[in-house]
Amino acid sequence: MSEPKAPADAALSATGLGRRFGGGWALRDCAFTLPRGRITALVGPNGAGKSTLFHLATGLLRPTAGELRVFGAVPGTPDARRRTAFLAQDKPLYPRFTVADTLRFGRELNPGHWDAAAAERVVKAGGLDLDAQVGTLSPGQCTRVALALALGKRPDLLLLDEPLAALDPLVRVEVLGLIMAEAAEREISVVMSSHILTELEHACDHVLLLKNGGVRLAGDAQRLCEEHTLLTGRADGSAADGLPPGVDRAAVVESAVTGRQVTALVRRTGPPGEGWLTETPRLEELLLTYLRTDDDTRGVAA
Ligand SMILES: Nc1ncnc2c1ncn2[C@@H]1O[C@H](COP(=O)(O)OP(=O)(O)OP(=O)(O)O)[C@@H](O)[C@H]1O
Repeated sequence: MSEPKAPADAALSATGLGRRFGGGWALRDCAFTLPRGRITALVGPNGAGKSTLFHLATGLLRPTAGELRVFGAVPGTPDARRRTAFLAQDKPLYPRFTVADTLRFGRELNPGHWDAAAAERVVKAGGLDLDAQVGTLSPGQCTRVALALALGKRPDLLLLDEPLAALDPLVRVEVLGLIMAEAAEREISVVMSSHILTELEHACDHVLLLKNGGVRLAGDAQRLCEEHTLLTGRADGSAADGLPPGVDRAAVVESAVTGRQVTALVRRTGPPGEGWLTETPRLEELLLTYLRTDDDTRGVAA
């Protein structure tokens, strides 16, 4: 086994990471570093490779190429497993167990590092009866039990694959608040996938956006926003994309013409020149634009 080369402050890091299924690559040539103690939004369209990345990070799958490290350790090794908790989309629980049985099971699986108080706090906050059978719970209540198991494990890295999907709007806000509070209090590094960008915008301070199995955007959320500008100005009728000649096309992520006005999201390379209204994009706008566009093509709507 090769020596870990992960940066010392990384919760999760990848170099040249690839995973192939049959004839196709779910992930290919991915490189990123997710810092410790941060809440990372894992974003991407359906089939982008998000669940595959979670399964690689827990050791349920092995890379076909490159490497992934959890706090410098190979996923699936005892050290990495002890430090990682995973809330999968399908939330496997025993339907015949009661909630209390499930928490006892969590304690037995994690001898010496089970936080019974944290686990009970999560189920009690949802008003769950400890004697209720898991098979009788709603999907949202099952999410809560699965989250209790994950947090009770006292993880250093919490991987959440669409954790809020089954929850009603009020419970979504409450569970998200709970995840953020636990993460902050116990300095847990969190990676959370979701298609609801507004929720991620409020909860996350780091971003990993996957598209077509590759990393499309990665970094500190605020810095990424500040590295981009939304330009609005008068369209140049002589240019196919409506942008005046002074605009560096290589820096344009996406542009659109509406009537006589052109708007563009550009990577900040210097002052934009005269005649532009400029704005720093919100994280949700930035993510949507990068989800819509590819590296080598710019979406230009007329
Ligand atoms: N076990 C598997 N066998 C074959 N192909 C798979 C397997 N798991 C994933 N894939 C393929 O890998 C690609 C990435 O899938 P993955 O589930 O990681 O995407 P995702 O980003 O989590 O999608 P979603 O947002 O829909 O949950 C898809 O093309 C999928 O069909």
